Amino acid sequence: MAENRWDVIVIGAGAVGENIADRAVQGGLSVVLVESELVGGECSYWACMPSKALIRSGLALRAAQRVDGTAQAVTGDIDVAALLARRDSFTSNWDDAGQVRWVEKAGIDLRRGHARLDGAKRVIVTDDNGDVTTLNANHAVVVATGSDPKLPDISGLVDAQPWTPREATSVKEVPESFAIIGGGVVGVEMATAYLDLGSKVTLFARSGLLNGQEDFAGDLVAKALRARGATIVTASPTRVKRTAHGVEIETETESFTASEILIATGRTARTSDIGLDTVGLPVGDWLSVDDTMLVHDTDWLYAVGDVNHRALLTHQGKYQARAAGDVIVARAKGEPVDDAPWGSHVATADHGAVPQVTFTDPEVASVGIMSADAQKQGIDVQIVDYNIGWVAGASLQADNYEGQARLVIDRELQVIVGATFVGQDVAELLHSATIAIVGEVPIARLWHAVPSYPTISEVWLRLLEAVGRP
Ligand SMILES: Cc1cc2nc3c(=O)[nH]c(=O)nc-3n(C[C@H](O)[C@H](O)[C@H](O)COP(=O)(O)OP(=O)(O)OC[C@H]3O[C@@H](n4cnc5c(N)ncnc54)[C@H](O)[C@@H]3O)c2cc1C
Ligand SMILES: NC(=O)c1ccc[n+]([C@@H]2O[C@H](COP(=O)([O-])OP(=O)(O)OC[C@H]3O[C@@H](n4cnc5c(N)ncnc54)[C@H](O)[C@@H]3O)[C@@H](O)[C@H]2O)c1
Repeated sequence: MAENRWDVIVIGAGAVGENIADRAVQGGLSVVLVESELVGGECSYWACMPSKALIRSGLALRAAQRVDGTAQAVTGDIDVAALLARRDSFTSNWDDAGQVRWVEKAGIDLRRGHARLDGAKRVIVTDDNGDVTTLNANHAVVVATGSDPKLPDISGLVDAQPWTPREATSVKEVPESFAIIGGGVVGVEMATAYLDLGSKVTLFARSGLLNGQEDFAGDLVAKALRARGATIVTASPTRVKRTAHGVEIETETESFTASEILIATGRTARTSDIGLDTVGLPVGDWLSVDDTMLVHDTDWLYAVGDVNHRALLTHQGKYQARAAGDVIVARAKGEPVDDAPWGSHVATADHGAVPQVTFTDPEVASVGIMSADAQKQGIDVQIVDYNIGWVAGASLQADNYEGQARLVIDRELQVIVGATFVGQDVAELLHSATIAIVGEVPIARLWHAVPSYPTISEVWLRLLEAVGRP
């Protein structure tokens, strides 16, 4: 059995599992990483990378069309075949050989197969041939198994064989018409992409778009999607039926048809078949963890990334992975653990400083606490808005630039707790706000952070002017 013992076993080789394994190896521990599908996980093959590749061509085209001079030069439509080929290159044609090479080079052992816990610090792996191997961990087992799409309870939906984000991001034959259930991040990003691919898009968003963001974000994205021809229905389907021609979709008051239908109604924990019952934990739930990613009431089981439901984003999962990988090393070696807020072994930013870019047109870039949530949390906030279109740099970036920015400021502490930018090319602006929030930079000091002229970043100066100089 000696060869089946490692210091750490990581279940799931998505972006998160890969990063934990890497940190633990760099800290001098032996690590085995177990993967049942493709090394690289959802983000590489069916989520972030292919979805952003599907969206990028349209953003670039419209950016050119919004500048007099290039608008006259760029007169053709998107080349869908070339766009899909570019998307394929980002997924390496769904081949993980490159990522496997990285894992090997990083000194991580890799096992293919489906892993299940089998009591404390033990994991059994069943490979595609049905062969079973037992793995033992000296110090820790990490669950980094991610999440699955959540199917809403709609009559006929399962039988109608809806697409999940996997089919939508790996599309080869573009449907003539495309219905999407869910007005969250996946829904609006896929609506943006499928309009570019040439589909007629109908989006079912029962409570508007991008709930949880500032209201103006969903409003501006809805306005842009409608202007490009999308139909947005503020109701949920009550019945879906597959027919010879596609799908029929009914709400309480209307009927629609589409060639295909996508479910984009959130995620569920991928924990229903990983042996949680063998360690006394409920099956199928998100795994609840402390700030070092240790599962409550255990001293050896960690849960990192989507599966702990702290922030379902690749960058935030990788941030958790850096903290968890390092704390596993520290605990294994009996070294001090730095688990005070903002210490190197905790993911403090998960609580109030999570950045997210929604890659629509306009982009939505937000970080921290939104104004409605701040008020619910009892923080006395000042809310400051500015029209990004009035910034010189923005008007140079695109003719008739439309966009909006908001800062949420803690009046008592005089620091920013939330920021949202909506508009073309605002994604790269977001990190400035993340730094201001994480660094708790006082408003008075921010006046000394001078944005270059003429850039969109000058919106910072305009927002500070609206706050007033202390
Ligand atoms: C359409 C879409 C677009 C997205 N775009 C973005 C984006 O632009 N930016 C962003 O930050 N986030 C984005 N996300 C979210 C992002 O994809 C996830 O947050 C991220 O993939 C989570 O990483 P993870 O490693 O926790 O899980 P995963 O990437 O799901 O990896 C888990 C891995 O574990 C494996 N596994 C599961 N169970 C077992 C088992 N029992 N045994 C062995 N292996 C197992 C799986 O096969 C998988 O490879 C998007 C999500 C979707 C659906
Ligand atoms: N750019 C990015 O960072 C990015 C892109 C895509 C996905 N993601 C992540 O992936 C996760 C999943 O995204 P998602 O869009 O599936 O989930 P989500 O939680 O963002 O949105 C789901 C939406 O579906 C709606 N909904 C639920 N049931 C419904 C029903 N029966 N009828 C109509 N609407 C219904 C909800 O009200 C909600 O608005 C998110 O947490 C997101 O952070 C991130």
